[in-house]
Amino acid sequence: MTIARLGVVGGGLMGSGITEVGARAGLSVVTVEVDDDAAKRAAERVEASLRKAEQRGKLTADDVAATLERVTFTADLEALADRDLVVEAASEDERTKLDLFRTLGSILESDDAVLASNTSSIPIVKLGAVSGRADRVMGVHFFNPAPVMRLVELIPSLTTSPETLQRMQTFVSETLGKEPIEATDRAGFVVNSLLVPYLLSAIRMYEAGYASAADIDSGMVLGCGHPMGPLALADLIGLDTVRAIGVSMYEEFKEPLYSPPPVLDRMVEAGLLGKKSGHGFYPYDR
Ligand SMILES: CC(=O)CC(=O)SCCNC(=O)CCNC(=O)[C@H](O)C(C)(C)COP(=O)(O)OP(=O)(O)OC[C@H]1O[C@@H](n2cnc3c(N)ncnc32)[C@H](O)[C@@H]1OP(=O)(O)O
Repeated sequence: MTIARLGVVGGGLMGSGITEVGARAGLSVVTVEVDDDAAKRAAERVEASLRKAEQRGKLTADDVAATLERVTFTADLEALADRDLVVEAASEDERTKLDLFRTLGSILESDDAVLASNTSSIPIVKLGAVSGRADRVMGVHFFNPAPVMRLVELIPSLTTSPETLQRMQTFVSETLGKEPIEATDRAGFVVNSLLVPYLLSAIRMYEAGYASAADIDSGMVLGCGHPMGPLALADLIGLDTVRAIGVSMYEEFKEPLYSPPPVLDRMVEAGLLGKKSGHGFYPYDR
C-alpha cells in the first residue's frame, strides 16, 4: 500500500510547503483551500518557491513544469476522496481541525487511507475520535520551511495502529527522503516543547526592554551559532501560530513559561503576524 496520491488541506505557509515537498517527491497532490481565491494564492506560493529553486539551479524549467503538473489546487474537499494520505495543515485552531477531521473521515474512499495532521499542539487522539477511523489517524508534523527542513515528527495517538505508524515512517523516510522522529501525543511534541518557551522568553525579554530585537537575535546567531535569532524565527513561523501553540501548551501543562506574553497577544490582534503579513518584530517586503 504505497502512498502515491497525497492530499493537503490548507495552502498557507505549511500547506504550500508540504504540497511542494510531495510534488517534488513525484506524488500526485491535491491541495484544498477554503475558497477559489485562497486556492489561487496557494498555487502562486508553490510556483514562486519552485521558480526560486530554478533560479538557484536546483531545478530545471522542465522539472518545475512537471512538478506543477502533478498538483491540483481546489476549494472542493470532495476532491480528496481518492487520496491515499491526507495531511491537514489548516490554521492551529482546535475547532477548525475537529470539523475537518469529522468531514474528511467520511470523504476518504479507501479503507487504507491515512489521515494526518500537521498540528503542533492539538491532541491527535481527539482528531482520531471524530474521524471515525481513529486507527488510521496520526500526527505528521513538518517544519518551516518544509522544503528545507529535514525533520518530520511522527505522533501516534493512543488509538493509532502500529501499521499506520509504520506506513508513515516509510513514507517520510523513503518517499520524502526526510528524517522522522517519534513523539508522544502531548502538546508541543519534542521540538516545540523546547522551542516555544525559548521563543516566548525572547519575546518577554523584548517586551521588558531588556535588549533590542536586533541585539536579542544577534546574541543567539553570533553567540550560539543559530541560523536565525528567536524573534526572526517567531516572525518566520507566524506570530499567530507561535501564540496558538503557546496557548495549547499552557492549557495542557499550566506551565507559566508556555503562556504567551501580552505583547504577543497585542501584535496578533493588530495583524502583525510576522513575515507572512509583512510585519512582525521586523518589516518584510511582500
Ligand atoms: C512552529 C512549528 O510547529 C515548527 C516549526 O516550523 S519551527 C521552525 C523551524 N525552522 C527553523 O528553525 C528555521 C531556522 N532557519 C534556517 O534554517 C535558515 O535561516 C533558513 C533555511 C530559513 C534560511 O537559510 P539562509 O541560509 O539564511 O537563507 P538562504 O540562503 O536564502 O536559504 C538557504 C537554503 O534554503 C532554501 N530556502 C530558504 N527558504 C526557503 C523556502 N521558504 N522554501 C524553499 N527553500 C528555501 C534556499 O533555497 C537555500 O537553498 P540552497 O542552499 O540549496 O541554495
